Amino acid sequence: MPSRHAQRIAERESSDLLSRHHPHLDAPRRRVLAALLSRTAGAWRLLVDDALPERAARAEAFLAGPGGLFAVLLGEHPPDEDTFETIRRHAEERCAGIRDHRGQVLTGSGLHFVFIGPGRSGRGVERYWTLTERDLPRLFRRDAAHLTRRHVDAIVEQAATRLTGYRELRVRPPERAPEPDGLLSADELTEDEVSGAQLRPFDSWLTFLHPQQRAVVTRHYNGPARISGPAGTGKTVVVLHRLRHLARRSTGPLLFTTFVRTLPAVHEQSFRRLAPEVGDRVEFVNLHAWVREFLQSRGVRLNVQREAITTAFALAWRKHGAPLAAIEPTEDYWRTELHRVIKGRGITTVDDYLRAARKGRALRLGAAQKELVWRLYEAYEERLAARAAHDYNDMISVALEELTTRPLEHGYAAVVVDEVQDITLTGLRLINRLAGEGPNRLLLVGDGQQQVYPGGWSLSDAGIPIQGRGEVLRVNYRNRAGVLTFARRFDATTQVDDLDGQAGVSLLQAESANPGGHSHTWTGTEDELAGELLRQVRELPVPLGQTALIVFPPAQLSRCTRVLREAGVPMLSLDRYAGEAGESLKVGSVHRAKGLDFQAVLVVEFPERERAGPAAEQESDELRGRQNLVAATRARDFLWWATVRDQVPASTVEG
Ligand SMILES: Nc1ncnc2c1ncn2[C@@H]1O[C@H](COP(=O)(O)OP(=O)(O)OP(=O)(O)O)[C@@H](O)[C@H]1O
Repeated sequence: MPSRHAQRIAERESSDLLSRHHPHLDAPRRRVLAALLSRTAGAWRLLVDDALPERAARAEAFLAGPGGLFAVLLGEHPPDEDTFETIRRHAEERCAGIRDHRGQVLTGSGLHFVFIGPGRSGRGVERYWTLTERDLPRLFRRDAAHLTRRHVDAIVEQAATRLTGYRELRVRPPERAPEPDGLLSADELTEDEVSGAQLRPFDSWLTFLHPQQRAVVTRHYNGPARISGPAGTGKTVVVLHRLRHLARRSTGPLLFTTFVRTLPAVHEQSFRRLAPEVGDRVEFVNLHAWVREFLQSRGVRLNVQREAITTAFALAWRKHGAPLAAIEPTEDYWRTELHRVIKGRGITTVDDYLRAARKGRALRLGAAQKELVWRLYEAYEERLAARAAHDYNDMISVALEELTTRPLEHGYAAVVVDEVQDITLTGLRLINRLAGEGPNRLLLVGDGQQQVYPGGWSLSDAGIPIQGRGEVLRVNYRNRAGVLTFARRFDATTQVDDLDGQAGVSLLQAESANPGGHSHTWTGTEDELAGELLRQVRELPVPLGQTALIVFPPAQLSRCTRVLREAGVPMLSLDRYAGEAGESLKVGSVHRAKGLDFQAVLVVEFPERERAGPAAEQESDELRGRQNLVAATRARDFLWWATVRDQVPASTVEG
């Protein structure tokens, strides 16, 4: 183990080695290179430009280690934009395509650029990192470690043959002697991380992607493009890489948005890990939050209150609900018709409604029945207007109008939409308008199989032509085989929609990349659940902070959290989760868990008590199947699925 003394020896050796290889190198660059070189006594490796001290429009060195691959630029001043472009092209072309032991490829967007100079740390031309000598330890941060020694060796061996004119310099590992105070040195901690990463190879996506994923990261699209594919196939991972790829080649802001309120914060954190230098260039915000801010900036004030919306519907239902209840007794079925079909599709006249196709709704409605629905809709709108209130659909349609009349002064270089399957048609139109026309400006990402809200559309309904720009990912990286096999039982879909009315790929057809994993089921009464849930939490095979509890239906969540709170289990609501593992169990509904993943997931299903008519029943069964699929595919290694029934308990183990 390297002691401080051994560390100093490594530094001295590094300095001597540099003097031998580059005797005329100026002192500032020598100091930085020596500091980097001393890390090669640990888990890092360094390739140095043989031509030094000559300056060329290419990186002075390439540094590879648990924290990734860095092209290192040195000097008094950061490179100007043109020089950086040349350096970037050289480095990306040489390094892109390096393979790891699993056949994954290193992407240009997985390569970090860092300028180390005397100035202040921060961003350069927002395309590379700028660090001072003092800040060098930031390159070696433990929480950035995601590559194993095997990955690092693969990188260096291949980079050495591709980077002609560079030579590997390395110092001896320092002698191993225990630290007197028992503390671990920075290098030891890094080694520690390496073994951690070996146990959990999931984060290697920060540097290595599947060849198919990599192709999508860099592909040039002449118009709007779409990525679809079953759960866990790395759609979001590809999007994050693509954002970095596009940010390096553009100026101005980029936008990542989604319908899910909690997802942007989590993905923002991943993006900052992937691309610290352009972290600020990309706005991560959910669609309604973006709209709220946009309307405010235009001086448009809308009064959106959940309570007013609920009351307006209740009053409208009281007046016009009876004839509809005779067709389908479930009030919620008609609420969905209003919000997702009529308002969600931006329908404002009865004639348009009579013509509307109503994709995704089980019940066929004739003209006379649609007239009844329209009366309900009009009454709802009147009640809202009487209170000068608006609903969430109004926010979107007012923003669309505003944007149509007066487009953004400084538009986005690119707009990416994740979990697009749950956005309403009007939301989609708004996003299309926001992105504007042009190559690589709009990317839509989703999976029809994971739709957790009712209703539907196809991209052509929103006037978004995808022809030839649709990508389908097929390799599932998230769920270990034992979990994936379990999740596939919810894949009842005979045909998956690729979001544009064509056949897509289902979870059953996905390839599994990770063996192992376990899933367990449990069935019992509510009385028995408390003890069993606690037992599962106490005997989890992974840390509590890496675990989520998902409860169906969401209204029953408090039944589980009460038991856990009384037992002193620390919990964090998924509403407030922003991607930090922490020490607490994450708890929430499937709507809050979608798009996320956890090492272990516990699911508790309570019986549905609401009575529904046959149409609502059919739709809610389908919807529930999709929600179950989403819940099960949140688990990487371990899944426990509990079904609460008034039955004698039974326990099985699968996977
Ligand atoms: N090339 C890769 N190498 C290693 N791990 C990967 C790779 N691609 C994805 N992963 C892992 O799979 C997980 C799932 O990826 P991601 O969230 O992008 O999938 P998704 O298709 O968006 O999933 P979902 O639709 O279920 O939300 C990531 O967190 C990552 O751990």
